[in-house]
Amino acid sequence: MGAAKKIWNEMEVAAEARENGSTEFLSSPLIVDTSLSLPLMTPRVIALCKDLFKQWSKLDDSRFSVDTVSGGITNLLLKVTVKEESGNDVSVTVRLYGPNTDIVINRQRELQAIKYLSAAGFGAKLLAVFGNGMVQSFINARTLTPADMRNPKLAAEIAKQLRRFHQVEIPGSKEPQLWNDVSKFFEKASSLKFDEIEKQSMYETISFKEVQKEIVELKELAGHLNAPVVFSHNDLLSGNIMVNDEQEKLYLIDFEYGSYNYRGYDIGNHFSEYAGYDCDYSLYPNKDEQNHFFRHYLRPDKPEEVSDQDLEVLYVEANTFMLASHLFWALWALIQAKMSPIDFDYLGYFFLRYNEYKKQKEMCVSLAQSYLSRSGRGGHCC
Ligand SMILES: Nc1ncnc2c1ncn2[C@@H]1O[C@H](COP(=O)(O)OP(=O)(O)OP(=O)(O)O)[C@@H](O)[C@H]1O
Repeated sequence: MGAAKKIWNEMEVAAEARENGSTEFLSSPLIVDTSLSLPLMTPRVIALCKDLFKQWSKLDDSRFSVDTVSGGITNLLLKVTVKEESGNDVSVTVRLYGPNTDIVINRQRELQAIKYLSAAGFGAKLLAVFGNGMVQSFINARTLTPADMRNPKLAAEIAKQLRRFHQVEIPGSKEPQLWNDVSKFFEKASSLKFDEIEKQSMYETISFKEVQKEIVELKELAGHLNAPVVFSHNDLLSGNIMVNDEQEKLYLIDFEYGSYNYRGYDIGNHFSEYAGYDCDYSLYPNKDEQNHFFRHYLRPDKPEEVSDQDLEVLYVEANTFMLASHLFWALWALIQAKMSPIDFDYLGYFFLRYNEYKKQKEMCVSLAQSYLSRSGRGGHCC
C-alpha cells in the first residue's frame, strides 16, 4: 500500500482529530462553479483537492481522474481518484452543494451531525469542507433500490441500524424540529411568485389556508401521541442506503436533513419511500411488513419477543407521522420549484405528495384517534 496508505492515514488522522474536537475541519475557501460541464470543472476540482490535501499538492494533474457519481436532485457528487507514484489509487467524493439548497438545508446543523454520526460509525468520513461543498471518504458499496428496502433481510438490517442511529447523541438542543421546519417551509412556500405563467397558475390552485389548517390539526393530533424524540435521519430513501453485499455491511448516508425529531417520523418517512422514484404509493408497506421492521427496530436481539402493545404504539406513531412527511416534502417541493436550477417537476411533486396526504389522512387520523381513546389520552383532540 505504501504511500497511498500513508496519505489515506494522514487524512483519516486529521478527520479523527477533528471529530475529537481537537482541530478545525480541513478547509478551503475555494468554490467550484456547479454550472460548468465536467471537463471544465475537472481542473478546478483538482486544484481544490491540491489546496485541501497538501500531500497531493505536488502531484501532476494527469494522476487525478474526476467522474460524476450522481447528479442527485439536490447536489452534484463527484468521485476523485488519485493515482499514487506507487501505482495505488486513493478515492474520495467531492460533494458540490446545489445552488440555493441552504434555503431548505441547514448546513451548520448538517456539519455538526456528521461529526458525531461519523464518530459513531455512520456514513462516510468527513475529510474537508470548502466554499460550496465537502470532501468525504468513498464508500465501496452499492446503492439500494426501492425494492431492496422491502427485502425482509435488508429491512431487518435497516431497522437495526436505524435504532443505533437513533441512539447517537448530538450536542445542542434536543427539541424536535419537525413543526419548526414545516412552519419555516410554509412561510416561504406560501409566498412564492413564478415568472412562468403556467407555473404561476398551477401554483395559484393551491389553497394555503387549507394546507395551514391541515398542519395545525396534524400537529395537535401528533402531539397527543407523546412520541419519543431521537436524532433522526429524516430522509431515509433507497438512494441514502448503501450495502456491501460481500461484507454484509449496510451504510446510512447523507445527513443533510438530520435533526432531533420524532422516531415515528423517521420510520413513517422511510416507509413512504417504498413508493420509489415513480411515487407508486401502492407500494407502501402493509401491516405485516411494518411489524417486521418494528420488531427489528425495537428488539434487534430478540425480534420475536416484542409485545403486541409495543408494536401497536410504533404502528400508530409511524403512520401518523407518515402524514407529516407528506406535508414536509410537499412544501419542500414548492420551494425547490422556485429556487432549484435542476430540471425536475417539483410543482408536480408537490401535488403528488399533497394528494397522497389527503388520500391517507382519514385512515391514519382515525387509527391515531381510536388508539388515543383506548389508551385514555388526548380526549378532545381533533
Ligand atoms: N461517500 C460516498 N461514497 C460512494 N458513493 C456515494 C457516497 N455518497 C453518496 N454516494 C452515492 O451518490 C448518490 C447520491 O448521494 P447523496 O444522496 O449524498 O446526494 P444528494 O445530492 O443528496 O442526492 P439526493 O438529493 O437525490 O438525495 C447516493 O445514492 C450514492 O449512490
